[in-house]
Amino acid sequence: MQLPTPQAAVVQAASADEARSVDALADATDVPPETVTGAVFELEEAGLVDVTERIDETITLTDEGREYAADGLPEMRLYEAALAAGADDEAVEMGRVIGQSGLEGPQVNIALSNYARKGYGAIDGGEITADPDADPESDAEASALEELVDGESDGDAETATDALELDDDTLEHLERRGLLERSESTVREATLTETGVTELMAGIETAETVGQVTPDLLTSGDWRDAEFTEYNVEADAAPVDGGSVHILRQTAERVKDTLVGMGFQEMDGPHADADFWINDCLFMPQDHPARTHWDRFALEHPTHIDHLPEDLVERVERAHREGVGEDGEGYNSPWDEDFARAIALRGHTTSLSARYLSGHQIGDLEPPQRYFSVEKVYRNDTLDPTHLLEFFQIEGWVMAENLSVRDLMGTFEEFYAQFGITDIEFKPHYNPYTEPSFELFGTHPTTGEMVEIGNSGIFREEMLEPLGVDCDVMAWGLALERLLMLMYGFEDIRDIHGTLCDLELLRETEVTY
Ligand SMILES: N[C@@H](Cc1ccccc1)C(=O)O
Repeated sequence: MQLPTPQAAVVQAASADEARSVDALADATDVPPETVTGAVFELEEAGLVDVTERIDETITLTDEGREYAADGLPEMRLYEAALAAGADDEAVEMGRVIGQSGLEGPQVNIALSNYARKGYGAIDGGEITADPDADPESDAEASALEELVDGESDGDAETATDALELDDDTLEHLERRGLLERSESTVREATLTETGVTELMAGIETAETVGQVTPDLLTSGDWRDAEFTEYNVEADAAPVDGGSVHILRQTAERVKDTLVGMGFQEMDGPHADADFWINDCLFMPQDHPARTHWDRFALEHPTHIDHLPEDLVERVERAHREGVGEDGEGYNSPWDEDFARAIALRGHTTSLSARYLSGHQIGDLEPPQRYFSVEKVYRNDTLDPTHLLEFFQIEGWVMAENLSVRDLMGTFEEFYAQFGITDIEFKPHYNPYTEPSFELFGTHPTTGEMVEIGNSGIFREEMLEPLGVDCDVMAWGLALERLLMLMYGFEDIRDIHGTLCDLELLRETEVTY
């Protein structure tokens, strides 16, 4: 019998007494597993082998899981420290027990959140008690980790679930804690049929089949006599992760489209700018805490901007010193042009709004006008699940006669509704440049917590008059990353940015319009 090369190799490697898996056959024949799968199906069709399928679950420990298997689960370490401190006798101050446990950073929270759940004791009002009857020896999660590590030291980084006697509940807890990963795969096994054995005895010859049409085949005309390999669309193949646009970038584009659809035009301007545009034009006093080196990233080269419009500098200075209007009051604090000329990375894109409103960027603007930008801003914040050193701000403003807070709120409701967010809440706030001012909040879809998503208000006279604007301007700065959190439900901004990002989330999140 004649068979294509891979099929011939598989028949020869298969056995009539023992089912052999695709992987085993691939090892034995040196043919890639996906080709073996194809060959196995074709042989099944020809009646030479029987194929069985089963789903295998495998478990892999994560680095964190391996660490706890070695050092003990954080809650057990907390329990031991609590016992040592006498917490089985009377409640002990928690800080002391944590200090003695040697737990650090996120492990402290992990320990606290599992301690009571597992009955090691109670935590109340900053004090901890330990249940003297709790038995760390019988901690199912700890024994499961140990068993998994033992499985690994037998030489395999993965452990087939059925090789272990672990209950599903425990595995689920460990999975939820990110200490192990479970994955399923289909295992196909082939056994030679009687026909297979007969054909094998009679002798198998290999028939050359052509897997790919080449220019040579076409020009020579050999394609006419060639036997082509059949496609097998059911064969397992290695997953291919194609490149794709980052969900943050995709959402930025979507926000821009949405705002353009609402009649806005896009602003553009420098990332590193004079403090004059970032702060002074916004009636931010020069001694405002946000203007110290604690909060801003100053530029070393060049340190100062060359050109500021003289007449505008004069008007802004006057507003800072004396205020605006008859009852106006300024800050009565020093105002220094050199300080205003210093360059920093912008902490908000309201610097662009100042440039555009002043007429300096694209000339004087007559109402009505609507402008926006979706651009990076930079702040010297402490990194945490909702803060990074840089993020995208959705800046926007509307210039018109007689604007009110209703216009502002209505605009947000219209904007966020296009992203499926319909429960925006407003909280009174303070900005030196807006009056009234409002912070915006949305509800996180999985934790249910309120998340701050933006800041807004109506620009005050002290800002607008020096810029030469004599009608109303309502404005806002919204965080693109926070919008993303509400849309996709991730809880840590670092899942989508930077070295800790969650590749799976980035690959699999579908952005829909
Ligand atoms: N600049 C503000 C946002 C804002 C812009 C315009 C008006 C009001 C608020 C911020 O970064 O938080």
